[in-house]
Amino acid sequence: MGAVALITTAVVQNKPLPKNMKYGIVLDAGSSHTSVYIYEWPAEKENDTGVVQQIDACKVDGNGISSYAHDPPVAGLSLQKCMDKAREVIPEQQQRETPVYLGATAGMRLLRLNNATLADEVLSSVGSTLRSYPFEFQGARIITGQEEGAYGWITINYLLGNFLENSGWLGRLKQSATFGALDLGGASTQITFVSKKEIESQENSLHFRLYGKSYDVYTHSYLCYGKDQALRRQIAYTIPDANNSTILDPCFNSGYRRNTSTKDLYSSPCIAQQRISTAPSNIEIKGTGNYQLCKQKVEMIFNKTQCTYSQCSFNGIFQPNLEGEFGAFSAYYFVMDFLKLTNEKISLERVKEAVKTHCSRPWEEVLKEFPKIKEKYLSEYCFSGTYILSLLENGFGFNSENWKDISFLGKIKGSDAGWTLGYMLNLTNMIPAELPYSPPLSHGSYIGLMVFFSILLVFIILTCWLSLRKPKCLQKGII
Ligand SMILES: Nc1nc2c(ncn2[C@@H]2O[C@H](COP(=O)(O)OP(=O)(O)OP(=O)(O)O)[C@@H](O)[C@H]2O)c(=O)[nH]1
Repeated sequence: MGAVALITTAVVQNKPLPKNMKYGIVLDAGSSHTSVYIYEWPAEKENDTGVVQQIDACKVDGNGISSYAHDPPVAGLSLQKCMDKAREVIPEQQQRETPVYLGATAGMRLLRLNNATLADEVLSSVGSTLRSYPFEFQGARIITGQEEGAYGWITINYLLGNFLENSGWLGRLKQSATFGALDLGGASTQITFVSKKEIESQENSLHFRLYGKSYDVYTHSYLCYGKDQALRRQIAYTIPDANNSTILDPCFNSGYRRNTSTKDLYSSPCIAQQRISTAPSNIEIKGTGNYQLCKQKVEMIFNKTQCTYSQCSFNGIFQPNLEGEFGAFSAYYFVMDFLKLTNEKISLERVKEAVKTHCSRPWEEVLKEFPKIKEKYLSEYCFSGTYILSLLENGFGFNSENWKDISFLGKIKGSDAGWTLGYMLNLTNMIPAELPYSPPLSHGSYIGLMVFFSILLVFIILTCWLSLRKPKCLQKGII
């Protein structure tokens, strides 16, 4: 049984897996993008200790599949370029044996909240496209936030080799050394880590048995706290102050301008409580580039006032004390990498200074220095850096002391950090609950030892026989 099947909401696979799988494809249909990842199995599939590797990846042009809600058939068509690439990468004779999975994340969770029929139509459109390829299509579904957190945690610890390190007899005795997982998407964010403390809320508690060792894991997925939805909320807070449809926004560099339609802004369920009927239909955002003011606005989205447990992160969500090291990936990495802040030796104070400095730079200057970076990404690094700091510090409780425990991870041993690998490992039963039986000695060593001991035995018998005969000879000599 796949270990993550212990999650009550995990997929129950109804199709048997192909027998000679050597490759696997997972599509991550996120809120901002869809990406296709191609994985290759180690040569010996039965040898579960081998590491499955990402051999290729492709980003689908445009936005996530949920953005095709107005025209669901196009959602499937949008995948063609990357699926054609997968057909080129995977040898023809292996294609029929290659499973394809599509997991949709927070963008589709939001669409399902708004219009479940449209969400089904989008999934069925991607399903018919994926079925038209020679691979073994295993299904398209919206994964839960809990699964997204759990699979991200499994991916990074699998790639870092932590499960195997913990599985030996010494590893089983000591406290489990795993990395917690921090995943920042466009529409949701996940925090997942092993906790020694009791997990007071059932919905945040997961139990895994992997390679013979048990893990009690805390996880929570915050819908609407991905960086794109957080930015929308931050902008929506300012609309009541709009003057002649213009808002001054400290989270964009000074000199930056952007037009936004309020209909589009308000179309997200994340803004439900912030809608005002008197909002102008279009607004112009003018950046003022001020980190402190941006931080104040961003912090408005974290409600720290109510908590019915012994302790909470924000919005009344239970969170035990942070424990151990953490790997932060997806947008955490994109943003911190751009700001050159991924080095673990950089203190929290220096990170704040760097974000502050970036926010205060005029947009013209930023644009001139990075002409090749997509304007959407470039214009949002001030907001994103500020949001990441607020989420980690104000939201999850990181501080100057444990900041050094966070590693910002892009790829680990050539594979992207994210939920997709963990998802595939689970569905293909690549991580066993118990350690696969391996004889203490290989066949060759066993034969070698047997020969050695046989020779030793013959030698001992011969020596004894000779020493027993000796006195007689000597006796004869004396006589
Ligand atoms: N700077 C930068 N940002 C990126 C890049 N790719 C994606 N992003 C942004 O990073 C955020 C997270 O993107 P993804 O990792 O694709 O997350 P997602 O699949 O949209 O996330 P959810 O659906 O919320 O789970 C989004 O705001 C994207 O716009 C990139 O190459 N560079």
